[in-house]
Parts: sequence; C-alpha cells; structure tokens
Amino acid sequence: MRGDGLEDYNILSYFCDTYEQHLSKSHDNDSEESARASVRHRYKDDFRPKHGRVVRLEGHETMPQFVGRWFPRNDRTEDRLLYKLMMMAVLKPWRKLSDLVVGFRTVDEAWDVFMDQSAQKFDMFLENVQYFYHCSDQSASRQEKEYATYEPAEKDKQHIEVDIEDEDDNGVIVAEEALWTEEDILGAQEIEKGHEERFGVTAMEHAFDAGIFQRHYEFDPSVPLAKRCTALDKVQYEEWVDVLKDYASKGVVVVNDNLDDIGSVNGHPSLPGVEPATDPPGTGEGEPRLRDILNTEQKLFHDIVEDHLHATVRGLKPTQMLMILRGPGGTGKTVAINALTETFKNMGFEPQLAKTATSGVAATLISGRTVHTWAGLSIGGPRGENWVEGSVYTAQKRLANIGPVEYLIIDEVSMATKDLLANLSDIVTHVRSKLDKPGEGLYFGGMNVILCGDFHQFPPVANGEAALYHPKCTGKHAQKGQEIYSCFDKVVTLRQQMRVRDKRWQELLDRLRTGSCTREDIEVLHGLRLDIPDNPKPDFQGPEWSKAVLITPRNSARKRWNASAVRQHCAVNKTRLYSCPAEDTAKGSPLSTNQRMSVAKKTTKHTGNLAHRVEVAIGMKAMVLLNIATEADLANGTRGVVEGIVLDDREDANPTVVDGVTMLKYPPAAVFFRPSGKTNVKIDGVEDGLLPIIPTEASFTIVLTDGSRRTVNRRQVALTPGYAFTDYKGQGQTLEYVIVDMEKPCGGPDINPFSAYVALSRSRGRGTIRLLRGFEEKHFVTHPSAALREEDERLDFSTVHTERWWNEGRRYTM
Ligand SMILES: Nc1ncnc2c1ncn2[C@@H]1O[C@H](COP(=O)(O)OP(=O)(O)OP(=O)(O)O)[C@@H](O)[C@H]1O
Repeated sequence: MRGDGLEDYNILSYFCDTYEQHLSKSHDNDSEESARASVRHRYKDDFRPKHGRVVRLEGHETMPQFVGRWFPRNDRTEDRLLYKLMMMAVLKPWRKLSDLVVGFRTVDEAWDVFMDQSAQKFDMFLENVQYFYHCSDQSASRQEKEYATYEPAEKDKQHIEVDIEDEDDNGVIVAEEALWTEEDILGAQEIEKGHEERFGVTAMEHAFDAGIFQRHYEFDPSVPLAKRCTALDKVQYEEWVDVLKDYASKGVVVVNDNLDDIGSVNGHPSLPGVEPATDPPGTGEGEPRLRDILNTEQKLFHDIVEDHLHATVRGLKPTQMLMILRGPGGTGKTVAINALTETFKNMGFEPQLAKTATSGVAATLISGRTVHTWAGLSIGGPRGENWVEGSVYTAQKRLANIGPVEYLIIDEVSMATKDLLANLSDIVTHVRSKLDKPGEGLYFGGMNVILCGDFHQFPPVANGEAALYHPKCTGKHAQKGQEIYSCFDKVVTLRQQMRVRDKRWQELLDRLRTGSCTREDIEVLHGLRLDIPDNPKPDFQGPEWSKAVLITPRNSARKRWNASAVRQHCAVNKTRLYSCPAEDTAKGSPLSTNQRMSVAKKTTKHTGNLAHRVEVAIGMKAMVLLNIATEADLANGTRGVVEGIVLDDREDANPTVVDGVTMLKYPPAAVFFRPSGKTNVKIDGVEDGLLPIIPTEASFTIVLTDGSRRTVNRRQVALTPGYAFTDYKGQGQTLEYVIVDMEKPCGGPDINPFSAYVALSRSRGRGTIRLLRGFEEKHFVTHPSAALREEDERLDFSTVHTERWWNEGRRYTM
C-alpha cells in the first residue's frame, strides 16, 4: 500500500519516519507549497485515496515499539533462519514476503548480500535487538534463563506461515484484523519498556536464587471451579454497591491495618514488645482511652488539640490553631491521630474533624480520605476560572464535606505542595464564607488545621521543589502556599521510636535521614543483602519469612513478584488461580480485534486505573486499588485477603487452563475481601468482616488506525495481589517482614535518599529486613536536601517554643 515514492522504505522507516495524514489536492509533492513543507506520498492503488503518508522531518525522535515476543537470538543455530528472515522483513523493503529472497537460491544467500550492502546502516538496530539477551545472559549467568532458552513455540511458527498465506494477489496483507492473535493481544498488554523489563526480570532472578520462589509451580488440576453467579445474584451485587456507597458518603468504611492494630479506633489490643507509656492514664471515664497508651510526646499533641476543642465547645472562640505534628517514621503519628479521633468521637464532635491525607494508602491508615477528594480538587490543580466555586456538583460536595468541619488533619504532608495548601485554603475559605462562619481574613477561613508527617519521607511526586518547606516558588499560588505554611506556629515533634525495636538499626535510620551513615552502617546493610552468597539467608518458606513483602521502586518488579507469590500460594495451598480479563465494550458491544489491540497497548493509567488482567485466588493477599465506592476513596490501598470468588454467569462451565491458570472470559462477578483491619460495614447477605468487591467501571478513549475515536467502557475488579508494593505505597505502613529492593533503575526516576529511608524504615529491625540486591552507597552519605536541613532547624526551634508555651500552663481554655 505504500506509494511508489516510498519504494525504498522498509517497515521500520515506514512506521517511524512517516505518518498518515488526510491529504488535500494541494498537498501533492509537485505543488509549490509542498516544496516548503514536509514531503507527502499518496498510497498505492487507491488504498485510502484521501490519505497519504507524510515524511517526518529529519532529527525526529519517533521510536518503534514492537508488540509480541522478543525477536529471536542471533547466536543459536536453530534460531538463525528465523532471525535472518525476521530481520530482513523489518529492514529490507518488500511488497510480497517472497521479495525478501527473490533472486537468491537460499535465505542465507539473501541475508549475506543484504548484510554486505547494509550491515553498517543497521548495526545499531541489530545490536539493540540482541541487547536483551546480552543482559539476561550476564545478569543471571545461568543456562536455564527463561528467555535464553526461548524456543519459538509451534504456535508462533504457524502464525508466521499464516501471515504469509494471508497476502492477496497484490501482495497486500488482506485484513489487519487477521493479524492479531489472542497471544499478540496478551503480549501487548504485558509489554514494558526494555529497561523496565530488565529491572523486573533481574529482580526475580535474585528472588529465585535466594529460594524465595521457584521458577515454576505445579497446580492441582482437581481443585473445583468457583461457582458462577445467577442473574439474581447480580442484582443483589448491584444493591451491595449502593450500600457501600452509602457507607462511603458517611465517611467510614475500613479501619486501618496497622499490624499491632493499636491505631484502630475500635479496640485496645495488647501491645507486644512495646514499652508502656510512662505517664499515668488519662482522665477518661469507664473504658480505657487510646489517649492513655500514648507516650509523653504523643500526649502533648493530643492534649493541645483536645484543649482547643474544649475551648471551642465552651464557646470561648479560641484563636485559630495551625499546627504541625512531625516525627520520623515509626514514632506513632498515625496512632496519635487515631487517639485524637477517639477523643472527638467521645465528645460527640466527630463530624467536626476531617481526616485527610495526600495519598490513598495514608488516608486508609487513619480511616480518612484523600485531601483531593475531600476538597473536590483535581489532582492536576484547579481548572477553569471559576474553580473556587466549582460546578454545581462540586459545590454541593464541598459544602457537604467542608461545611461541618472545624478541624482538618492532612497526613503525609511531605507530599503536599505549596500550591495545594493555597488552593485548599481558598476552597475552604470560600465554603466557610458562604456559611457565614467566623474567620474572615484568616487562611482556611479560620478552620483549624493540623499538618502531619515527616519531611524526610517522599516529597511531592516528580517535583521536590514544590514541597512546603522548599524556598523556591513558581507562581502566585506557590507563593501564597509558602505564606500560609509559615503561619503554622505550633509544632509538636515525636522522637520516641515506637516501631523499631533494634537499637543498632534505629541509629542507622537516624543517620540515614541526614545522609550521615558511617562505613559500619553501610556494612550492616551489605550484611543484609540476599545476593551475597556468604550472608546468612532466612528460611523464606518458614512461618515468618513466608509472610515477607517486597518494597521496590518499580512496577515491573512488583508485578513479577506478585505473580510468583500468587503461584506459590496456589501451589502450596492447592487452590485455583484465575486470570480475569477486563470486560471492554464500545456502545454496548464487544470490541473488535483491532480495538482490543489499541486498548492492550495502553498503560493502566490510561484505562481508568483498571488493569487489563487481574489474577485472583482464594486466600491470596490482596490490595484494593481504587475506591470500593466511587464517592470516596476510603478503601484505596487497603490490604487484606481474598476469601471468596464468584464467577460471572456468562462464564464457560469449563474455562481454558493455560500453564495451570484458569483463563476467565469476564471479570468475576464478586470477590469477597477481608481487610486486615476491622471494618464496620455490615451488608445483608455478606459475612461480617467481609467486603464484596464488584467490578468497577471506567471509560476511556482510544484512537483507531483511521484516526477516529471510540469510547471504551471497562469493567474490572480493582484489586492487585498484595505481596509486593512500590515504595510510594509502602509509605506509612509497618511491615513485619520486609524485603527491600534498592537497585538503581536504569531509566525513569532514580532511587533517592527519601525512598531509601521510607523503604528501610518500614521494618522493626535487622532481624526482619533483607535487601534483595545491591544499592548505591551515595544515598546513605548525602543529605537529601539543603532546604530540608534548614527547615529541620526552624521546626526544632518551634518545637521548643510550643513545649515551653504548654509547660508554662498556657491553655486555649483559659
Ligand atoms: N503509644 C504507642 N504504644 C505502643 N505502640 C505504638 C504507640 N504508638 C505507635 N505504636 C506502634 O508503632 C508503630 C508505628 O506507629 P505509626 O504507624 O503510628 O508511626 P508513624 O509515625 O505514623 O509512622 P510513618 O511515618 O512510617 O507513617 C505501629 O506498629 C504502632 O502500632
């Protein structure tokens, strides 16, 4: 179909160096105008007569993405023929596949001549095609590497033959539809950038070497299939979704999943291995209060806020409280917030307290919501001139969320930006002024605000300079945010470590915060590496370490780890593994193969955050990835266990099983999930403590090859196996047994001292943490930020000031 002018173009240059465009007559190359513009070529034989190919200008940076399996190796006799044919198919111009060898007796002869003429021109390409094999050979230095033993499956070979036969008389491939097999689509769904794939593959090699996983697991084929739902069940599931929405809008669903569970506002469990608070119990009547188990520093925070609340309740109109609660990871900030929540609840003032966080996971830990959801603020910042008022829907939502609130907590504030603070203040001020609340002229319209967190943990995503403490301000919102932040004059610092029980580990973490680790600290870390043969290895199949989770900077490692962990779980516990595809439709009909291929190439970010495929099994550890109910993201980031799976009623009675995995045709109708924390949700027909996860719906747009657009509606369960997390999702969590991956990624954002600190500070000590592989020592001996160093000094000073103020007997209630 390529026009005669592109006769010399091969597949690679055709797709990279030209693109399709609608051509008007004046676009012909012989017109005067076109002499100045890019060169255009009409298609051959009236193929899409109104369109043609435009040659990109020199120096463009369009890169090809090859869908499907890796090209064959060039260094194995058995692959050589296929390799030569494939390379010529990509690099040599042809119209019929037979052109590749026309005039030659053998493929070898054709290849030799081609290489004589073109080897230099394509040497980079040819080398890059083999780069994957170089890396995988080197990194694992083993013969049995998965890709090194890659044999084109019989299916692949047949597929190539079919393609050749699919040419019509003119040598044009008949129908693009026929080109994509199910396997191609699956391959496209899994495609990753080369460096991401290498990062994930090599991470797993270390896991296999360390005995964490086996390369292959055998599943018991006799495990019965989960039951299919009935049409009536489906109706009931829809009702459950409504019940959950109702809970969500009331602002309570899941209570946090801190392991010791003392953050729970619903109970007071024992505190194994934690030193009791030194202060005498508080004055709570009857039931012990969470406040009573707080340490002195946590109590100071709690009591200042409680005092302010008493003053408010008594109508004393105390001055606005703008406070910071800070402290290294594990000093009990989350627990202090939960104790405060209980106090508000006991006083009947829970609706006046809004608990928010900058991330979904952090919000779950305090049973709160993300600050963006609460304030009706889009992630990318305000849109349109009228953003403070917002649409009718947003205005109503803001009125309902912000209207009753007098105290606002924003947790994980290290990730908040100056812009966010300014915009939030404007929105809150606007809502309060509409309600005629006192506080005119004050930031946040006079609302009391508590910023909570640790600036040594993650700064704002992809923009560290946007952090509240950073002096650099881009734009007037940031300047205002900086001004607002400087008004936070009450500062409580938590220093007593509540998570880490190992003194030596704690010293290391303290030094890591300021990039002042010693040589001995670095040696301690090397001593924890799993890739050093002489280091002692824990028993990863034993009762303790089999619970370990991985923290890694990259999704490619997270996904592979989860896949192996789920397989291990299914093999050991003799349970069935289901691979659940998303259900995609356009205007109510299933997608065509081409449309499916377009969707397959999209990343989850562009498919409404719903994955192409989700693997689930009974007993599997899982994490909820989206809102269970759309109105609030209460459940985003909640960890738990899958306890039940009900298949869609349209599912086959005997679904296909590939490599032991049951390949479903639809997402399951319901997955029953038990959160690790407690849930106060009660749904008729659902066992107490379980939450039904019904496929979530999202829509997104795809652009088809002819340039037209389609809206795709997707249904999928918003779940992922919960055996590995990226480091951002790890922030705020206490993990009992943890394996940390700090290998330098070879593309995209690098590891930094913040991510190293967040990952290492999740564990309680050297006995319960291991490093998957090596790390760059510079992160341990470099201060994360000069601006943060200054901010620490300022906040230390404010802490002393606040303590003195309180100890001198100053009270809001006076
Ligand atoms: N007063 C306390 N008594 C006993 N255990 C506590 C106390 N405060 C906190 N803990 C325990 O210490 C661990 C860390 O607490 P928490 O998660 O609140 O710390 P954090 O400061 O929020 O940490 P991060 O900054 O990593 O989010 C948890 O396991 C928690 O249960």
